[in-house]
Amino acid sequence: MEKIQELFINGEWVKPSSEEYLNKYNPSTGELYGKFAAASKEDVDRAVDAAYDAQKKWEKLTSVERSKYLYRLIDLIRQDRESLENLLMDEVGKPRKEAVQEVDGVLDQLQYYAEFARKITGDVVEGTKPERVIFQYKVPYGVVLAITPWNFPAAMIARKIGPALITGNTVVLKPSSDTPFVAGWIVEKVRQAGFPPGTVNLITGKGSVIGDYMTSHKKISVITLTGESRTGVQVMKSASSIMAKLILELGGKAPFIVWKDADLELAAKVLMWAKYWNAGQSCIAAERLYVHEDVYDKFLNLFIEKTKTLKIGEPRTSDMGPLINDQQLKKVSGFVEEAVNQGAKILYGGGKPQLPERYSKGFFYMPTILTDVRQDMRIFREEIFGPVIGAMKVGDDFDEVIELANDSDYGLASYLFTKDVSLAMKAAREIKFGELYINMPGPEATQGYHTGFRMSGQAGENSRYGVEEYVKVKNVYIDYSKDPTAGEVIPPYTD
Ligand SMILES: NC(=O)C1=CN([C@@H]2O[C@H](COP(=O)(O)OP(=O)(O)OC[C@H]3O[C@@H](n4cnc5c(N)ncnc54)[C@H](OP(=O)(O)O)[C@@H]3O)[C@@H](O)[C@H]2O)C=CC1
Ligand SMILES: O=C(O)[C@H](O)CO
Repeated sequence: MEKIQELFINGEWVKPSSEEYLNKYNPSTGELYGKFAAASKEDVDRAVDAAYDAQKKWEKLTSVERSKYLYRLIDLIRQDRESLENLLMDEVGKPRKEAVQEVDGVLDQLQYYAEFARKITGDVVEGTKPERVIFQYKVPYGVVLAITPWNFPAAMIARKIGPALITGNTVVLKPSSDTPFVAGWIVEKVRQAGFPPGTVNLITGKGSVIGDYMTSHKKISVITLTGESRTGVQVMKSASSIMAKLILELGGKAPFIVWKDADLELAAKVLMWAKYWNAGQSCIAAERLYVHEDVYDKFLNLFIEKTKTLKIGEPRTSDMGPLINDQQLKKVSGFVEEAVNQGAKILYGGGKPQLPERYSKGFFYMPTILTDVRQDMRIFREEIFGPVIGAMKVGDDFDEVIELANDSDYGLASYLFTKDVSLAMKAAREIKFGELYINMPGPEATQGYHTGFRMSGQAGENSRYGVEEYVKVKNVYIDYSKDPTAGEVIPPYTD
C-alpha cells in the first residue's frame, strides 16, 4: 500500500487543506517511496495556534510532570525501535549499524532532557538596598518552530523537541521533505504517549514554499533550525520581522589534520568514520585532509587500502549507502569533476559504483579520494556533504596548519592526530571551531555543547547550555521597605 504522511495538528492526524501531496523517493532504488502532505499557510496557522494555546497550560505543569510525558515517549520508542531503524534504512539509506546508532541517539537525548526536570534553576540576587531583592526566573519562550534536516532525521528531532518540551515550550515541527516519514513516526509516538493536544504539531511541505511564512509568524518565539548555512541565512532574514530567538545548527567543513608523529593506523581508522559515516552526509564529516609531508604518501596509501574494503550498496547489507537524492548526487559528483579540471587527481573512486540492477537507479557515489588539492579550490571551500575528500600535503610549520584549518567560512568540527601534547594544547587554544576531536572519532556527545563559529551557525544544542537556549531569564524586582523611593533620584528637582 502506498505510504501517505499527513499533518498532525492539535492532537489529530489531518489532511492538508489543499489536498496536495509531494513525492518522496527511495534513495537506494530511485523509486517512489510515498507521498506527504504539502501544508498550506492555513495549515501552518492552525498548527501554530494549537501550539500557542497549548503552551499556556503546558508551562503551568511542573517540569517533573512534563518529564513523565517524555519518559513515556522514550518507552514507546524503545519498544518499537526496530520499525524506526527500518524506516531510517529505507528513507535515508542509512546502513543498519548507523540506523541502530541513530535510534540509540534518539533515546539517549530524550533521556538526557527528561532528566533536566527540577534542574533548571533561576537565581535570587541582592537588590540595590537591603530591603530589595531580584528574582531571576528562567521561563519558556512560548512556541518553538523546529526545522530539521534529513541526514539524522530522528536524532535531530529528539535534539529539539526534548529541550523545548522539558522547559515548558510547545513545538511546531517542520521536517526535511526528504524524511517526512521518520518525522511522522516520531510524532505518532508523541500522540501515543498522551502529550496534550497542541503540544507537538507536525507540518510537512517544501521549506522553500512555506518556510518564510512559518519563520515570520507572529506567534513563533523560537526558531531552531538544523540545515545548510544558506538556509540559516534565509531564516535569519525572515525571522528578523518577529525577532524570534534563533538556534542555528548549520554547515561544516571539518579539517582533518595528520601530524608527522601521528598514530597513522588510528588516524586512518578514524577517517573511515569521519568521511564515510552516513556516506559523508554529516555536518561534522571530515571535508579537508591536511597531512604532514613526512607521512603523506604512507597515510594516503593506508587510507586508500581501508577505503577499498568498504561495501557500497543497499543499507541492510552494506557499509555505505546512497546519497539522499539525485540533487545531492549531482552536487557531489560536480565537486569532483571541478577539482579534477582545476588540477586535482583522483587516487580512488570518482563515479557511481557497479551495483545490481535493482539499485542501478539509486543515488550511490563511490568513496573518493583526491590529491593535489589547493586551499582555494571549491572542494576545500564549500561543504561537499558526500563520501569525497581532497588531500593537501603540509610542511613542518604547525602555525601555518592552524591557519589553513581556520581559513574557512565554517567552524563546526575539526580533527587533529598527534602524540605531541603541547601541539594538541596549542591547537585547543588556537583552532576556531566549535569542536576539536584530538586522537579520537566523533560524533558529539549529548552532554557536549554542539556549536559552531562563523557560517556554522549560532547558539547551539545539547549539554546544559543547549537546554538553557530554550529559557529566557525574567527579572522580578521587589522593594519591601516602608519608603521604596527613599534616596532615589526622582523629579522634580527644583523647588
Ligand atoms: N550543525 C549541525 O548540527 C548539523 C548541520 N546539518 C546541515 O544540514 C544540511 C543538510 O540538511 P538539509 O536538510 O539538506 O538542509 P536544508 O537547509 O536543505 O534543509 C533543512 C531544513 O530547512 C528547511 N528549509 C529549507 N528552506 C527553508 C526556508 N527558506 N525557510 C525555512 N525552512 C527551510 C528544509 O525543508 P525542505 O526539506 O522542505 O527544503 C529542511 O526541513 C547540511 O548543510 C549539514 O551540514 C545537518 C546535521 C547537523
Ligand atoms: O553531524 C551531524 O550531522 C549531526 O550533528 C550528527 O552528529
